[in-house]
Amino acid sequence: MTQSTHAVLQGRGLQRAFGARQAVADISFELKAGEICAFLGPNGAGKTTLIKMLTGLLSPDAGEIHYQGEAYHPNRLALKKLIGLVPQHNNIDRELTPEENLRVHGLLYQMRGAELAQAIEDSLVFAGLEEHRTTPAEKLSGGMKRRLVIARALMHKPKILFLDEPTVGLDPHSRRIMWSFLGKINQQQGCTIFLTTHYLEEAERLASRVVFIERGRIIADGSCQSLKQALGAYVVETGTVTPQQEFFDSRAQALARLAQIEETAVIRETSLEDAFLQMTGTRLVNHG
Ligand SMILES: Nc1ncnc2c1ncn2[C@@H]1O[C@H](COP(=O)(O)OP(=O)(O)OP(=O)(O)O)[C@@H](O)[C@H]1O
Repeated sequence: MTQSTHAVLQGRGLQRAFGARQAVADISFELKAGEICAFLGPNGAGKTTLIKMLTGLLSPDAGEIHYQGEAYHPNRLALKKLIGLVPQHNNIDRELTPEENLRVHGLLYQMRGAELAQAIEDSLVFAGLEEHRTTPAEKLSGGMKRRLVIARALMHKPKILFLDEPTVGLDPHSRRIMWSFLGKINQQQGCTIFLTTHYLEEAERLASRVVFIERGRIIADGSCQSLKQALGAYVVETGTVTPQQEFFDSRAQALARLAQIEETAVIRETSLEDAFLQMTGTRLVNHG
């Protein structure tokens, strides 16, 4: 496989079925160093299956995965160290304290002595959990648990952080805090971020690149801006029960069209939801 400049990850022809259900049908893509890339798709689109294959938790039926040009194998520690994973559900040991959870992770990544002690300390500070270092994890708030899982994933200094639905279950305020936390990880630590979400706002606020995924296939890939502008920057919408949409490159064009319409109509800027709807014929279902 030829490696493009700065690609930290390449997936080619990835497929995975569960019985007759083709969860990932055929996915090829590259991730460049420093990107924050959001895979956006409805429930069942194949996002978790894809992330599990990329992080070695699930074998693909077909396809290749390369990290920095090398074929991925989950048993090779040097490659495993490139990756940090934040799964959909907080998989911390609830009976252990944050300090103990971090220690177990460090030991699994062969950290020892002063290096391990420092990494635990840095992770507790990073997650804002110094004062809760000896609190059993089950007593932490949802946001604290999420931060602990993220700090643990970053403890061995990975080059890419994978997050599967990072803010599911968090209230809107904690979700915003999480977005700025992730932005900081990307900016200050130079960590490339791959996340899955079905929150449009999450993709818009956080991601430099958005990939639409539906039925195990990529159907669009670009910046939020480019995905929206492919349709036109403005939309004129008529009808309330089944809204009809027309797209225009400029506000002036949209206003001119509005003037011709006799029924009730609204004009607004094109959203990422519009782009998804136009490309797939389905709406993304947001939970919360
Ligand atoms: N272990 C499994 N056994 C059987 N079917 C599975 C398994 N894992 C996933 N699937 C099926 O594969 C399809 C894709 O699931 P996946 O979890 O990858 O989607 P997703 O986009 O992450 O959805 P969600 O947003 O609901 O997590 C779904 O139809 C799902 O039911």
